[in-house]
Amino acid sequence: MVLEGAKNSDLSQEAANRFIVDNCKNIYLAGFETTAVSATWSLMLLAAYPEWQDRVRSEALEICGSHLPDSDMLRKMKQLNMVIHESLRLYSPVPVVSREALKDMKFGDLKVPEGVNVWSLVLNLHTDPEIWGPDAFEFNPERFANGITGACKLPHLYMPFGVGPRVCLGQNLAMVELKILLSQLVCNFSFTLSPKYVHSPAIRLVIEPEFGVNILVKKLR
Ligand code: HEM
Repeated sequence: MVLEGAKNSDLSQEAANRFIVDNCKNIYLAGFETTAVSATWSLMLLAAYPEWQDRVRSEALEICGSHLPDSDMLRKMKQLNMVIHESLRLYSPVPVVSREALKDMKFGDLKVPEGVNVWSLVLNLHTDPEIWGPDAFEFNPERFANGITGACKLPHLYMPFGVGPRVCLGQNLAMVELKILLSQLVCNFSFTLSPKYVHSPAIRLVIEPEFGVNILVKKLR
């Protein structure tokens, strides 16, 4: 599709090459790496918090039985939804959302000149005790029991998928992928953190575990 798009365009050879490379980067980073690293952090948290792993497993087994989940089943997985949201809050794969001012702007007393990039530090917004309460740095999926609005004072500041007209195009797909993967894993295996695991979130293009996540896996059925 990308190649066809480039071929059927009026772009110069150089611009067409850039178009192809940019799209490949976009698909790899936006569509793959973000979801993969979210799955990794969610698994780490489920392994570290066995009571939540049990809750998610019981829910998935009750809803799916021995079937693969369909869209109705995925919608009913509330505990898993809460765990994924809490994981995206604490380990938001994209640490910064930025916007460039295309003209001089004014927000209250704050002047933003044309050309300036404004960075929203997602991690800081997601862990500010004034917004999330005194347990802001703790893993507590229960805070999402009544959705995002029930979880914090200013719901628009929860932005793992960005915000506004350029919000993540793949957010629903990502949630579906994460729910299918995690529900199937917990139904079939149990997880504990290996003593070899070293907790070291590293801020790179996405927030990733610097030394990987070592997990001990036991087959359940
Ligand atoms: C957990 C997984 C994901 C996370 C955390 C994530 C996060 C983000 C963030 C923060 C942005 C920037 C939004 C903004 O600037 O306001 C974004 C944009 C984007 N994402 Fe995702 N994303 C995920 C999965 C996906 C998937 C699976 C796809 C496609 C299959 C995708 C496609 C895109 C695209 C195309 C954009 C650019 C949208 C635009 O500029 O109009 N993302 N994503």
